[in-house]
Amino acid sequence: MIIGVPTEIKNNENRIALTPAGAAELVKRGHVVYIQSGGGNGSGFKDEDYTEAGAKILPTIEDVYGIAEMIMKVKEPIEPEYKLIKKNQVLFTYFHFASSEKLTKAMIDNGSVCIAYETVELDDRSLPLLVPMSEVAGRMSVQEGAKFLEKTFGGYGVLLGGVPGVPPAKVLILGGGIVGTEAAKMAAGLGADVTIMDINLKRLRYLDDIMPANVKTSMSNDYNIRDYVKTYDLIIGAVLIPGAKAPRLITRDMLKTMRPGTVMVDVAVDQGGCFETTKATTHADPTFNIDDVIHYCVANMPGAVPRTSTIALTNATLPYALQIAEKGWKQACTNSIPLRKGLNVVNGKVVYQGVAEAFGLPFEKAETVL
Ligand SMILES: NC(=O)C1=CN([C@@H]2O[C@H](COP(=O)(O)OP(=O)(O)OC[C@H]3O[C@@H](n4cnc5c(N)ncnc54)[C@H](O)[C@@H]3O)[C@@H](O)[C@H]2O)C=CC1
Ligand SMILES: CC(=O)C(=O)O
Ligand SMILES: [Mg+2]
Repeated sequence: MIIGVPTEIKNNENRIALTPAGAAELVKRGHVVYIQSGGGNGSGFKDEDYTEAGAKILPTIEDVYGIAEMIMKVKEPIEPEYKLIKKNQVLFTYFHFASSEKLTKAMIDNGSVCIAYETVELDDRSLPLLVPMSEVAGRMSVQEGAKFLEKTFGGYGVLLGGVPGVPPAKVLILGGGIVGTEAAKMAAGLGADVTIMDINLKRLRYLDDIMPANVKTSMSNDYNIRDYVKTYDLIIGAVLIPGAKAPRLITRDMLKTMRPGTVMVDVAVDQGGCFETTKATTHADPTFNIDDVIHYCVANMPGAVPRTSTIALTNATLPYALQIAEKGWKQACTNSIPLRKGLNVVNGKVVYQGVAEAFGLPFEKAETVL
């Protein structure tokens, strides 16, 4: 198969979809890999690293989209890329369709085959291609939150761990999945007083077993959230209903009950966000302020640590890319249930229920397009 890897053009997105090691593996199996010149620079990979691995370099994004049967990307295509995508071209990347009707309609109109990293799902319901970036974003959410709690950034002016004689800051984490767990580990390691909320009692039991003593668990419901937000310094949104729009757990009226300088990091922003006041921001201008509550809502947090993230992402995506390259998307998705669950929009049809529901579009089972 001919695989194309363009340079990411989203704001401050320095990841690339494939490391030289990943390219080498695809080439070794007989595939042709084209990398857009300079695409790896942000992650510390030079064009020569790719050519030494057997990949070929193309000068422009148009060249890459023009030649590839499968495009491997990191972030969803953004508007300048829409016109470059061809009918039947396989796009293997994060899409987060439920948060963008415009993107969904554009991919319906162009007849491409959209396999979304974030909905590839194993039998145990885990999301193997979301996990590595959730690990990164979860860990980052605490370092970003800690920074914006500093007074010069508009925060309340508390140190997460406190010091002897001064109590630590309080960190509330909504959702105890991958992002929430990694955030809790980081915040707890810094000495904060941490609470994780989830609706899954079995998950809360597990977290209670493995977490250190400065992490408590609590049931997620409107009553508890309303009560807790009044006294917490850092609130991290980390919920997910796979493929669907995130539930709005913190409503606008709750902001007035918070302390001025409270920081809220909505990691779930890529699925529309779990705070009513969330609007996607970029690394160039990551925060905004409503009712003296600082909102950090960057939809591509791992893009800020591209070296770590690019390697972590390729580690997870490569086995699936190899299946698609070797068998073609139809056979690969016929053979593999996890990969079939990644199908979201195929040849003009929405084949993922959460996406169809988000925009009231007709839904067809993925099996009908295989
Ligand atoms: N902004 C960014 O750069 C990034 C964002 N993400 C996003 O972070 C979000 C979380 O991802 P993961 O941790 O991997 O998901 P996950 O599936 O591992 O965990 C989600 C958790 O949310 C819980 N949950 C669902 N509804 C809830 C509610 N009403 N209250 C409390 N908990 C609830 C679930 O029970 C589950 O434990 C996703 O939207 C994901 O796309 C992930 C990576 C990067
Ligand atoms: C998961 C995601 O949206 C990201 O890594 O940017
Ligand atoms: Mg207030």
